Amino acid sequence: MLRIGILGLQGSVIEHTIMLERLEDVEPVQVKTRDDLDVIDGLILPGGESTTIGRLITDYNLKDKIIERARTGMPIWGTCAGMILLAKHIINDDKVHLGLMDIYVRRNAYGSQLDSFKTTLLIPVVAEYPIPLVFIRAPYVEKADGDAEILAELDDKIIAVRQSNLLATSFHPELTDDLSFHRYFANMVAKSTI
Ligand SMILES: NC(=O)CC[C@H](N)C(=O)O
Repeated sequence: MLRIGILGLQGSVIEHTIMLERLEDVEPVQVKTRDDLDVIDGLILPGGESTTIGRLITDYNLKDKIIERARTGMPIWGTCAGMILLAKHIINDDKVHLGLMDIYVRRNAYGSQLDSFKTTLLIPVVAEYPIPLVFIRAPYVEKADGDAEILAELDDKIIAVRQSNLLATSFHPELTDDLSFHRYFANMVAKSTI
């Protein structure tokens, strides 16, 4: 059984938990303490408000331990605000949170809440059919450096990136019915435990 944590401080925690419950061989674990970080094989940083989640990661004394687990190979997936938390560079903000991925992220890149939208896109590494994508005050990636690999682009904007054990998506698979991205991440976690 793979134990996949969801950082449970703010944001779409329940939605990710429900998606992971639908996968066989995965047990979702909500993560709030340093001890919780010891019992998981992978971690999801949910969408929400990156400034708030970033501050809570520090307040709950989780930051150095998340960074250490990432550096020793534990898969981490950030969705939306989670992508911002993973980035080494935030173009329109001074703050860097976990600073783990070689990506340059623009916050609220599609405009205000009113500019939130849904679409579908074929992302061949993830599914053989176009999957639904939900963007809510979403960031996108302006540049991916080093060995960061672009998984998906929409209208010439980078919206999904993988760098070794780290995965970042601008959109929210947990707010759709489609399990492809959760399955893709669970496979990353399964491979890292072999
Ligand atoms: N849906 C989301 O996670 C939005 C992210 C939010 N705009 C931020 O900058 O933190």
